[in-house]
Amino acid sequence: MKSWIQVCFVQLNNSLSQDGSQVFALFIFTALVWILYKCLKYVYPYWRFRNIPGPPPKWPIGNIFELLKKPGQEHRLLLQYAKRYGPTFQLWYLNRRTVIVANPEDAKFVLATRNYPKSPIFCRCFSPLGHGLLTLSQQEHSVQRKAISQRFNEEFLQSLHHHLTAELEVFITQVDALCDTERVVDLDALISALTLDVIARTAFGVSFSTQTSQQHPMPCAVLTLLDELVNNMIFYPYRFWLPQITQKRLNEALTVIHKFCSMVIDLRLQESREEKANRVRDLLDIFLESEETRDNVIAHVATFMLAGHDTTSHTLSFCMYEIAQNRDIERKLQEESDRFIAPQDRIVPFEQVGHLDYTRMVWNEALRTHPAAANTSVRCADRDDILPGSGIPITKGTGLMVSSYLIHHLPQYWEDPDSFIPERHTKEAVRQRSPYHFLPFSRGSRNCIGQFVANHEALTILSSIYKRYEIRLAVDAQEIEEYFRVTMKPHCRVSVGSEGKKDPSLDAHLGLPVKIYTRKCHS
Ligand code: HEM
Repeated sequence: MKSWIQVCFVQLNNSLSQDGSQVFALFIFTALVWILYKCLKYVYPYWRFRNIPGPPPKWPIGNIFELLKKPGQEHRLLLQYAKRYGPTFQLWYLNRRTVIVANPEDAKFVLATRNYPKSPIFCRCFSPLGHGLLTLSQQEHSVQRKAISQRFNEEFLQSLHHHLTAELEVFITQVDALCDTERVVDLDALISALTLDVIARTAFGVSFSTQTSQQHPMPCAVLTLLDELVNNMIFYPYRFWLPQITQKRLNEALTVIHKFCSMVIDLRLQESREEKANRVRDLLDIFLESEETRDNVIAHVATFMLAGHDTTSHTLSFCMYEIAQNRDIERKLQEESDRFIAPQDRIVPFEQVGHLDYTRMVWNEALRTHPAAANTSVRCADRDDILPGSGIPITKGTGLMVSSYLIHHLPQYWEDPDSFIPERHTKEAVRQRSPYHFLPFSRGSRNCIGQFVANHEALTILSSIYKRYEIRLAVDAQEIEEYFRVTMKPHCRVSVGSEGKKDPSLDAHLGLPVKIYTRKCHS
């Protein structure tokens, strides 16, 4: 900067001392043209797309301030916009245009017909995690995805069920001790530990024992990481504006996650031939056989660890939150688990999971009302196009975010969208509606690879829990809000003690405070 000013002064001196003012005027003119060009370039997209529906941007920052006003609640604001401007509309991050897509026809076009690549901004913001399936480029992705998909077969589900049964036994033993004591427990934390242990055992053959070890650092690290990745995304490309403390938090979380993923790999490399012969081939075998670098294997492990536990656990928590407010649904669930779990058993057998029709409807309704990965389908147009449902033009490089939260909550696609009604998902109803009205796992080549795992896990957990327990909220239902940070999680606005009073010693950010009771007519 200093040298630039010096150059200007030298120019000025020279021009004045030689034939003077003409050269100086030319210099000033060039500088002004350059500044004007930069300003026009910045403003042009605003002008070009001024008639496209969306909240009016405030030049030069676009819509950033509105979005930053209530961190974690952006989905609510987007829903208001979708109701006001139509399901597909545009937003501005500085002069970067992003089209929010919630018209099912547009969603199909973006995810499947055109199959647009992942947004490079999304991939770059997630790059601290390394390059796992979630962020790989299209070409690398298809090779990896094919190899991994082969592993998600019947044998994998059986292995999942085996580990799930073992971990659910630990869960039940713990909850039995808390049951009927009037103690407030954070169900979200319990379920989160359960699903983390299940994915670690099924996919990587290690036991984290998160359920039994107090204060396990992994869930906390995951939470911090997701928080900071969102900050990265909002402030991209001006992440350096973020205070040092946020970078520090991100690095600390990454260190914990990398340490655990590294430990998983080391344990596998130390395995004897005999041990290998006695276990089922899992995802880690595939990653290690793919001749990738150690860093890439860590990235794959971390991606599956995150994607495979956080989403499932929070959706399960929301599901139990809804059930706690509706005794009729709870009773129907209990009746179904009685039919498929023998009186002497605690966990639903593998062969019966496919028959849990009502439980599946309840689970699908939880995926509709609280889609955990509602805003992760972020794409980038690789050509100029017109979205067929809304008629909105997009140009090469436009960011596109398909929001399942909006699609699932707009009254034109779902009657009384805010009510929890499992019967929306009868086989007949599913046959009649477009698959693009229900997108919890996204669609197209980058849809959720783990959806069968998530569904099997959720049905087994729900059915086994409602066979045995009744769960009641420890606070008013309105005190639980959806907090959105890459994934959507439940968040309790008040802190509660065991008698439901304010208790400052308890973490104010409890996810889902509940009291658990033994089921009254437990058969
Ligand atoms: C309720 C549970 C789950 C939900 C709602 C969910 C949702 C999603 C969504 C919406 C995507 C697509 C993101 C995009 O379009 O870019 C996705 C991708 C992914 N999910 Fe899930 N997921 C769940 C459970 C799981 C589980 C259990 C696993 C692992 C076992 C998993 C692993 C992944 C992976 C690896 C990807 C990246 C796929 C790719 O790009 O090819 N997810 N998930």
